[in-house]
Amino acid sequence: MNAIAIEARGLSARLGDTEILHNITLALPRARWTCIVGPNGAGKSTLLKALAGLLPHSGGVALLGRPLADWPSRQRAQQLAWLGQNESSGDDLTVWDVAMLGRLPHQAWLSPPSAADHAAVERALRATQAWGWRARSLGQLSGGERQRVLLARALAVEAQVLLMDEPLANLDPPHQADWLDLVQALVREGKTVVSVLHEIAMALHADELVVMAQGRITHQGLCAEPTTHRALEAVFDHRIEVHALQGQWVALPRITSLPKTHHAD
Ligand SMILES: Nc1ncnc2c1ncn2[C@@H]1O[C@H](COP(=O)(O)OP(=O)(O)OP(=O)(O)O)[C@@H](O)[C@H]1O
Repeated sequence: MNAIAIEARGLSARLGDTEILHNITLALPRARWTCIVGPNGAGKSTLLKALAGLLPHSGGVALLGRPLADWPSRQRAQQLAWLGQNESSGDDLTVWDVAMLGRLPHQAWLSPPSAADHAAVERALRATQAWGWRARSLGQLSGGERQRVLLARALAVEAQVLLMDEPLANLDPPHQADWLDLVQALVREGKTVVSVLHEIAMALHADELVVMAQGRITHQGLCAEPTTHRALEAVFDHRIEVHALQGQWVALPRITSLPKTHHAD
């Protein structure tokens, strides 16, 4: 089995007249969670879209050892699930129907959903605790509730590789922790997760970090490695510091003039 889920070689991509990604080469390991981090405008979302084949690019991208362009589109959609940033999805659709959209790559043209499709949608809605809303329309949900339904849609695909752009947007801390548990369970099942995250402390729970700045990768490494922590601090202009706390890594903002009353001691 190929140990690499997604590989990019000499990947460049433009938005309008501007080249945003410059000659990126990287290999994302299979059955691992990799997090892409970096400052605003670094090109993280653009990279994720290019890896998903959603953006024209030069250079090569391979999914599970096979060039993206060589995949029949339906098979590719079965293997690669996508959760985008600020996605619009029909507000009039019910939560159930939105999650069922994730099953489209598995359904024959115009044929009704199978028992397997129903089971996958139920599993996904239960996993994101959205099952109780299945009869409500998407437009009636709050931002965080909506995000959990869109996550369920991505999970319902039951793909080998999941790409998620800011999946924690609008989620409260308990649901962020649930998302973490969910991703770790997916990885234990052998699935590959690649996410763009702004929440650095959450990102440090991943297996590997890809650190980006100005359309390039400045570092790729294990989350537990000191070199990864230093790369992270550097890319954010040393305005954060990574520390170990109770068996986790945390990223604290570096504030030079902390008022005395705010000191924990
Ligand atoms: N249509 C466009 N034409 C030209 N440049 C664009 C276009 N859309 C986005 N950009 C620029 O591309 C760069 C990369 O954007 P991208 O969304 O990939 O960054 P990001 O790292 O995901 O940022 P953020 O953390 O703010 O979400 C940014 O500098 C952005 O201004």
